[in-house]
Amino acid sequence: MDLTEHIAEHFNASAQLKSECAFSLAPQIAAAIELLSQSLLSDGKILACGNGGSAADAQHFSSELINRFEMERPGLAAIALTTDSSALTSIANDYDFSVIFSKQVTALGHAGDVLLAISTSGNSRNVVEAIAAAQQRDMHVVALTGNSGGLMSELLTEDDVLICVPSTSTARIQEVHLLVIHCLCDGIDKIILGVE
Ligand SMILES: O=C(CO)[C@@H](O)[C@H](O)[C@H](O)[C@H](O)COP(=O)(O)O
Ligand SMILES: [Zn+2]
Repeated sequence: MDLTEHIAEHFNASAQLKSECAFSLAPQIAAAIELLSQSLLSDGKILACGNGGSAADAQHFSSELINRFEMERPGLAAIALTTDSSALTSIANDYDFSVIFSKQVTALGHAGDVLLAISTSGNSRNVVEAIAAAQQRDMHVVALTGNSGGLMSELLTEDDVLICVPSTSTARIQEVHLLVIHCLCDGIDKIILGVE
C-alpha cells in the first residue's frame, strides 16, 4: 500500500467536494447566516447538537460564537447541547438516548431561537427529535446534513434552512461541515459588526 498516494487521494477528494459546494451550497449558507444573525440581534440564542464528529462540530461552533471567531466582538449566545454529561446521562438513563437533545431544547429553547442540527446521515434519531422539539417551541432550524438530507430534511419547513452536502462519505461530509461552520461564523460576525 502506498500511503502517500492514499493521503493525496483524501486531500484531492476533500478539495474537489469543497469546490463543488462553494457554488451549490453558497445560497443556503447565506440564508443560514441571515437566519442566525437575525435571531442573535433579536436577543435569541443558538442551540447546537450532533453525535460523534458532529458533537465536536456543535461545540466548535458554539465556542466560536460565545468567545470569538476572527474579529473582536461581544460574545454571542450559543449553547452546545452535547456537553452537560449529567443532563445527557440522566436523560438517556431515565428516558432514552433518542431524547437527549430534544429534552434540552424543550427546557432551554424559546420562540425566535435557532437550532443548529448536525448529522451526516440526516437520520440520527436524537437529532431528528431535537428538530421536532424546536418546531414545537416555534424555533427555526438550520440543518447541516449529507446523504440527501435523510429524515431531517423531511421535517423542515420553508422557514428553516437545509445545508446538505452532496456526498455519502461521513468523513468528507464532516470536512465540508467544518468549512460551512466557519462561513457561518464569518458571516454572523460581518452582519453583527456591520462590516461590508
Ligand atoms: O466522526 C465520525 C466518523 O468520521 C463518527 O464519530 C460519527 O460522527 C458518528 O458515527 C456519528 O454517530 C454519526 O452520526 P450522524 O452523522 O449520522 O448523525
Ligand atoms: Zn474554528
